[in-house]
Amino acid sequence: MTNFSVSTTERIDAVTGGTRLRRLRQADWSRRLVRETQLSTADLIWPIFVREGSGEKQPVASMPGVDRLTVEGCVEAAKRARDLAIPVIALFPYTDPGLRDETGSEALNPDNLVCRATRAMKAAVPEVGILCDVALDPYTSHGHDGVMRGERILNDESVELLCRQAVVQAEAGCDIIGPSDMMDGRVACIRHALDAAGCRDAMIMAYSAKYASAFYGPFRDAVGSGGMLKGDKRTYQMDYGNTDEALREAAQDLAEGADMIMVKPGLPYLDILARLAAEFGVPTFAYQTSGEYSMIMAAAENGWMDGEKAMVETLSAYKRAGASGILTYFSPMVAEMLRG
Ligand SMILES: NCc1[nH]cc(CCC(=O)O)c1CC(=O)O
Ligand SMILES: [Mg+2]
Repeated sequence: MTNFSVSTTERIDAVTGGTRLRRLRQADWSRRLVRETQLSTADLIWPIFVREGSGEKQPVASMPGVDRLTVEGCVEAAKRARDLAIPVIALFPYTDPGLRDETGSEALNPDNLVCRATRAMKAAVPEVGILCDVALDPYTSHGHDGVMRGERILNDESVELLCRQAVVQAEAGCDIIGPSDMMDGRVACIRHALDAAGCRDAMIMAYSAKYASAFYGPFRDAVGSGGMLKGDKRTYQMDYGNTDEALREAAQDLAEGADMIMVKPGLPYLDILARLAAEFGVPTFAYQTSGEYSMIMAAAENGWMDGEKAMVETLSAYKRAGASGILTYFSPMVAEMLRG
């Protein structure tokens, strides 16, 4: 029975105890004052794609606004990162199909595209950190992250190659080694190989919870491995039904010597990110994958969504979930926006 003797205001004051949560939201200044998390330029890692040759822009069709850059273009990007105070660039190669083979041997070439771009960027702009992926997929003719025997991706044989790839990259000047292959035990072996080669300062950001995902589609287009991939990566990347397993993966990587961990993809896996960040309290990163980027860009280009607002909102969501930073193709755009 409704009690008509009590006013609406009295009733609301009775349940809220007089604390009206809207009070703090009434002005921009008060919203800013009580905001719990803050996105900053220091949170950004900017992934770029490098290709052979010179000249013409080479857009990635499935990633509006993203181009494959020449080595010279990478140096320009590094200068832009420095000027915008973006701390790190992550470098991914588009490998000439003629250089791909069964074992991804180009990954071990100290003069491959990634190594040349790393050397050029570090020479011109030493104050910007460089992160290089460790995985064979940009170099294999079958598009897998490791070597194959028949239908199987071999774990230990792949790890031996990944260690050599990591050393080659660190010797070229790469600051952060990012094993993205999901082989078991690779962090321990890579750490050992780096130390043995005298690269004790090279950091490891482990792709710890990396899920077999549809959200890598545009990236595979960008590095040229999409059409080549035989089957899928579900025997090494994680099953998206699992969360406890992500804790086990991260615990192993940390015990093996990872300096930082990562969750990938990002937005559909914020629950994993929040759990890992809370559980381990180590620098924990999220990868806003190519598919997430392209979804926002496609909707924005169609006028279905405000792209800039969606960009900031999603990046802020990562921070709220506990990310120390985010790998995002939006990095230069958001850095420019934050600069005001
Ligand atoms: N192992 C390579 C690698 N490193 C980063 C991505 C995806 C990045 C993105 O989608 O933006 C992938 C693709 C894959 O595992 O197939
Ligand atoms: Mg693992």
